[in-house]
Amino acid sequence: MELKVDVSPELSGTVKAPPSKSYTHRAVIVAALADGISEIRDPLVAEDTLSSVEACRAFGVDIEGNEKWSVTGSGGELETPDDVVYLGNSGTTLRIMTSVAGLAENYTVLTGDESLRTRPMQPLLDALKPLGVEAVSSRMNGLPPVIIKGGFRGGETSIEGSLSSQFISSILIAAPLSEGVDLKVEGEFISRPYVDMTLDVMEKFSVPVEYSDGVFSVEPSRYRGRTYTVEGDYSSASYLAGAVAVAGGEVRIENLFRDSRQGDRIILDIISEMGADVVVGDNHVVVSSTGELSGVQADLHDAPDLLPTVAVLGALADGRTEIRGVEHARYKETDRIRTCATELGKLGVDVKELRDGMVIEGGVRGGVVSSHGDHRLAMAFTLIGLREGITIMDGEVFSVSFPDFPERMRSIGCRINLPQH
Ligand SMILES: O=C(O)C1=C[C@@H](OP(=O)(O)O)[C@@H](O)[C@H](O)C1
Ligand SMILES: C=C(OP(=O)(O)O)C(=O)O
Repeated sequence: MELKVDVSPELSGTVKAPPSKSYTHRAVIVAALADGISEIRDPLVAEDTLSSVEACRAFGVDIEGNEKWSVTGSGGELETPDDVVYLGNSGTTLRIMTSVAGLAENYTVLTGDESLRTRPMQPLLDALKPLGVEAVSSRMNGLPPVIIKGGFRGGETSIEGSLSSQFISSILIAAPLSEGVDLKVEGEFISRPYVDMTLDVMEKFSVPVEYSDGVFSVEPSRYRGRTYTVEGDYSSASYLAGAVAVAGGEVRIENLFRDSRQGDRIILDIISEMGADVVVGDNHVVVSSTGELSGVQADLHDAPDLLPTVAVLGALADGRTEIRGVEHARYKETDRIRTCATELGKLGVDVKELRDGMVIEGGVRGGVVSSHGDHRLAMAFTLIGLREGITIMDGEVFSVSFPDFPERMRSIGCRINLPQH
């Protein structure tokens, strides 16, 4: 299905940010490892998070409900899945469940869609070995499918921090159910806010994590089940806030918390620097704009998922936008530096690819682009449509992380087509 967006008038109204994908993953997986029953309130119900639900069920965990999830914790007693576990498009599920699989007996096979089977895994597989987990890439190329043999006893290990923070989150989440782990992060530590979110959820489920001199330390401990409410998603909100910045008007976005640990909350600083007005409340923001934006310099090393949004905003701004520090955006659903540059080029944008980012001269026309099957490209490129009109082929992939994206965009005045159910 294609997404079509026509030139839209100034936006207005109130819209709720969907629940955080990253927090939903963490809450349901930690609850699955906990003692007792947990209730996950306002979880994100999307393809990626349902991959985490199904993965936990594959290990014998009972999870019930739709709008809220009741999770009967395993206490770490996990069954060996009776089949290969398919994780769809979810890199977060793949990484975190690789260490969780080490807590089960026997062998687990994790796989996913064509995109997921390009996501690098070898640093995590190597880091698990000293902890007692034998894990291999089935094609011996460092990519999924991966095969994990239980035996996560714990100990000391180290991991390269420059490729993905999910490797760190993965080992930390499983660590309390072992004899304890000391995990040293080597080199540049990118996407660090996601590890902060991991520690946040672990602590909310009663497991403390110490950090000192680049080493995370987790003692043997038990997660305790609880009621947990998922906060709003700043990555998804970047499309809502960006739409106002581009089309002009004023919109109140609810369910965004001032004290959030999400790294993608910097989208508010970026659009403000570009010329929008942002007023931050305790649990909402109000974005207003004339629609006139100026180029900006953005270091996205801690917020890689903002690359498509900021790249598109740069194309719609006056002057130059320079995005740096985000080479790891090349290892997502697509090589987002390459795919964003390619599609912006199709719309006449002067864009220069860099190893770790891109330089964009403002100026863009409407036209037809491809999402490359990447949900964040599909959603980010709709912002061009608000000003110039656009057709996004394979646009339905927004359902990976934001199933009612068209409806929420339409509710504030975006002239976006609704999927034909
Ligand atoms: O841990 C998480 O929830 C995520 C971590 C980030 O990946 P990297 O740590 O690989 O940058 C981000 O791109 C992804 O959307 C979600
Ligand atoms: C890369 C992303 O998620 P994941 O790593 O879970 O596939 C994303 O949501 O942009």
